[in-house]
Amino acid sequence: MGRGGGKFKRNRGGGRGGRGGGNRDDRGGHRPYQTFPEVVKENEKFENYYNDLLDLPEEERKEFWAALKRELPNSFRFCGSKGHALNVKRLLETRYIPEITRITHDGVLVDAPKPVPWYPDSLAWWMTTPKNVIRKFPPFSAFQKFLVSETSVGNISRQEVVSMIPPLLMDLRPGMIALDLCAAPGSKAAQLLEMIHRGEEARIRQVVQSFGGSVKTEDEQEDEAARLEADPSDDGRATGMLIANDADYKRSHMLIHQLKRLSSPNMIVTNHDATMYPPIRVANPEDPSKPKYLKFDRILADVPCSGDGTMRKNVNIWKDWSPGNALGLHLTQVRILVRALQMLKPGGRVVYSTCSMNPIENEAVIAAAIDRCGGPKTIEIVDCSDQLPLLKRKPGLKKWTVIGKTGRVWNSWQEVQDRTKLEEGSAAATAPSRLVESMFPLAEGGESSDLPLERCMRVYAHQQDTGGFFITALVKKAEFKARPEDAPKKLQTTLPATNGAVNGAEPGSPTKRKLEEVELEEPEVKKRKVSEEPAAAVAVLAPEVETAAEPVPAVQPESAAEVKASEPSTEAPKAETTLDASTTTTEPTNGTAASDPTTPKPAPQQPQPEKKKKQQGPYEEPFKFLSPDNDVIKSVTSFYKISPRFPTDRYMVRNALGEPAKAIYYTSALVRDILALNEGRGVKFIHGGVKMYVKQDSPSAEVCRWRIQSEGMPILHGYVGADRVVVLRSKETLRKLLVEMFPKIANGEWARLDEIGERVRDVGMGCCVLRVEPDGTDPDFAEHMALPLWKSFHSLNLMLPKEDRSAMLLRIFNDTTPLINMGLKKDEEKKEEEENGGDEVETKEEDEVMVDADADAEAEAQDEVKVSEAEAAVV
Ligand SMILES: C[S@@+](CC[C@H](N)C(=O)[O-])C[C@H]1O[C@@H](n2cnc3c(N)ncnc32)[C@H](O)[C@@H]1O
Repeated sequence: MGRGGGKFKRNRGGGRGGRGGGNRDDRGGHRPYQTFPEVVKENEKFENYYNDLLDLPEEERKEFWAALKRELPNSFRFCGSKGHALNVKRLLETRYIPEITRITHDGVLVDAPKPVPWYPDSLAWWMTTPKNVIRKFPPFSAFQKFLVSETSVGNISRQEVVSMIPPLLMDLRPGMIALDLCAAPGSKAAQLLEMIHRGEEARIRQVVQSFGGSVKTEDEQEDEAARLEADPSDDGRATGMLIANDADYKRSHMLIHQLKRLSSPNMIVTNHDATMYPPIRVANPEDPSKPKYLKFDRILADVPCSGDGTMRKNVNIWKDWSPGNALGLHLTQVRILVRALQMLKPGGRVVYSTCSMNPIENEAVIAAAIDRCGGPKTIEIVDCSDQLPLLKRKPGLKKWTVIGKTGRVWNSWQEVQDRTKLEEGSAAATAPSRLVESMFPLAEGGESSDLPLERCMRVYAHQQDTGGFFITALVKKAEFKARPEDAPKKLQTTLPATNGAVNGAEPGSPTKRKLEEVELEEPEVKKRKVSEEPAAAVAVLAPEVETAAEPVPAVQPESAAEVKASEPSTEAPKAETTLDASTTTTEPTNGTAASDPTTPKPAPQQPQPEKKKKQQGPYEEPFKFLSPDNDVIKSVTSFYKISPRFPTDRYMVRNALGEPAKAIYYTSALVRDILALNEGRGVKFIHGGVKMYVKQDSPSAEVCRWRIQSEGMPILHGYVGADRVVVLRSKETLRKLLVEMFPKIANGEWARLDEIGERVRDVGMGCCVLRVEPDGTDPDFAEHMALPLWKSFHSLNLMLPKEDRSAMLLRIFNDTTPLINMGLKKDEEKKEEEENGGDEVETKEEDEVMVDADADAEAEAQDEVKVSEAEAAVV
C-alpha cells in the first residue's frame, strides 16, 4: 500500500459538493458571498412518522430529537497500510494531544479529539471542539495544520463515523474477491482495499528475506494476516481483489481519485448500474469452451438512499423530507441487493447499508430480497450482536406501516389492494401511487414471513452522537434462482450449493429462457431500458462526508392503476443497454472477443468507432498487457536488476496500440486476467493498475529512460538489485533531501550528504531506490520507506511531489521550512529540472500531465471532476 500519500490532487479550493457545500461552487471555486436563511429544524410529518415508528420511551425520544438537531462531530480515519496508519496516529497522540488537552476555555478544559471506542486499533477519531476554540489556541492550529497536511497526502480520510461500520462487518480477509456496488466517493471502498492488503508488507518481507533480499520494514504487527499462510500463493503479495463500481460516471472518477492514493494493483473501478451489473468472465481451465463468471466472496451494497439519517450534516432534509423519497428508491434498492446476492459465492457475505432510518429502504428491502432469492433456507441474516461490542445499536424493526405520497398511512398491502379495487373505474382516483407489495412487512404464513429482522442493525443519532445508519449482513447458504419481480412465487427454486464461479449453459427455447437466465446470474433488470431505470433517483453523497444530496424521486406512476405499473417491465432486452451473460455461445455484439474464452482477445490496432458510439460517457482507453519479452520490459528489468521473483507478465499500458508510450502500469495476476478476458465484452472498466514506470529524458543512452514512479515503489523496491539502491539511515540526511530540491553532488559537494555521500557519488546515473531504514532509536523517525531518487551529472532529486515533501517534513521533523531550490539561477534551474525529470518536482498534477498519452481519458476526467476531498478545512 502506498505510503506517505500517493496522488492526492492539490486542493484547488475544492468545495464539499452535494448538500452542506456552504459558500463554494461544485467545482471548488468560491462563489460571491451570499447568506442562506437558517433552516428551521422542524418537520411535523417527519417527526410524527418516526415517533410512531420507533416508539421510543419518552426520555429517549427527547434525546433522539435533540441529537438530530445538534451539529455532527468531526471525524476522521487514519488510512493506508496498518503499520503506516499506526505511525501517523502515534504522532497525533504524542505530539498534538498532550498540548491540546491542557487548554482551558472559559474556565473549562476543552474537549480534545478522542478515538472512536469501537473502531479497531483506535484508527478512527472524532472531535466536537467548536471552530472558535480551534482558531483561538495555537496547539489546535498546529493540530489543524497536521490534519490538513496528512489529509492532502492521503494518510487521513474524513469520514463520518457511522459510515465506517459496514466494512467492519464484511469479515473481508486477504485473498478474497470483493465488490463494492455503489462505491463513490469511496470512503468504504478504501477501507475494503486496506483489508485486502492487510499484512502484505510483512508477508512480502518474509519471502524477500528468504531469497536473500534486504528489504526491511517496521516491526511486525501482531496480526494473523501478516503471516505468510494468510495469502501465500503469490510470494506474499496480496492476491485478493476489489472491484469498486458506481453508476455515476463523474462520481466514479472521484472514486478513482480516492482509491488511487492506496496504490493498489488489486483494484478495478467499473461504471455500471448495479441493478444490472454485468457478469465478469473468468478463465475456465476445466472446460475452456464454456464461459465462467466471477463470483464474489464479499459484496458491499451501500445503496443510494433518501439519507434521512444524515440530517445533522444536511440540514435541508428538515425541510425537504417527504415519505415519497423512500418510496421512489425502494425498488432500486431491492434490485441492487438481489443482484448482489446472485453474484455472491455460496458461503459469501453481502453487507447492505443505508444512511436512512426508513424501514421501506431497510428492513423491507432485506425481506423482499431474501424472499426473491429463495427465502431463509438460502439467505441468512447474520447475527452481528457480538461484533463491535462497544457500538450501541438497536435491533431491526419487524413491523412498520407505509405512508403514501399523500400522507395516508397504510397498514398492509391488503389494505392497498382493497382500496385499489374500490377505486377502479372511479374518475376521482385517490388510491396510492408508488406503493408496491414489498414495501410492507411480509404477509404471515409465507416461508419468509418470520425472518429474524431483529438481527438488522439500526444506529440512531443519540446513541453515540452520530448520524443515523442501517446495516445488515447476509450470508448466502446455497445457489438459488431469483424469482423475477413480476413472477408468481412458485418459480422460486433452490439449487444445490456450488463453490466459486458458475458455468454457463446453452440458452434454450423461449419458454425455458427465463429460468436459464437466472441460473446464469444474468441481471434480471437488464431487460429494462436504461432510461427507465431509477438511476435518476440516486441520492448522491457529498464527497467527503456521508451525506445525501437532493433525493430525486424516481419516475413513478401517479394513479391507482399505476400501482401495478410501477412494477418492472418485462420488455425485451435492448441490445445496446448491456452485455448478455446468457449468450454462452454467441460472442458480444462488437465481435472483438475471440471464441476461446480463456485467452485474452486480440485487440484491434485502433479504437473501434462503433465501440465509441456504444459507450455511455467518454471513451475509455483500453488496457493492453505487455509481453514479458517486450523490449522496454526487458530493459527496465535489466537496468534495475529486478529479481526474477518479480513477475514481468503483469505490466500494461493504456492505449489501443499496446505500446509503452509514457507510463507502464502494474496489476495483480487476477486483475490482469479479468481485464484481458473481458476486453470488448462491454464491461466498463475505467481504472486498474498502479503506475510503475514513467518515461522521461535521460542524460545518456546507458541510463534507463523509465524511472520508477513513487506509487509503484512500495510494490517493487524489495526486488530491485543492490546496484540501484541507496540506503539512508540518518534523519538529518533525509531532511536535507526533502528541503533541498536539487542538492548538488558535483565538485565534491556529495560530501555534504553525510552517510549517503560516497554512495550517491558512485551510484550510476538515473533513477534509483532510496531506502530509508531508521535505526529505531527515534520514535518520530521509525517508518521504513522506499522513495525514488534521480541522480544526474550535477545533483540529486528526490522525486516526490512538493506536497509529499512538505507533509513528510511536518510529520517526521515537525518542520514547516519552505522547500529550497539552492543557488540555482533561472536557466541553470531549468536545465537542472530537465535533467532531473523535473516535472515531478512541480506538483502532483504534473505527474498526471506527464502520462496523458497513456491515461489521458482518466486524467482529463479527473481534471473535470476536481475532486474536493482534499478540502483543507478538515476541522
Ligand atoms: C450512499 S452513496 C455510496 C457511498 C460510498 N459507499 C462511500 O462510502 O463513499 C450511493 C452511491 O450509489 C451510486 N448509485 C446510485 N444508483 C446506483 C445504481 N443503480 N448502481 C450503482 N450505483 C448507484 C451513487 O452515484 C452514489 O455514489
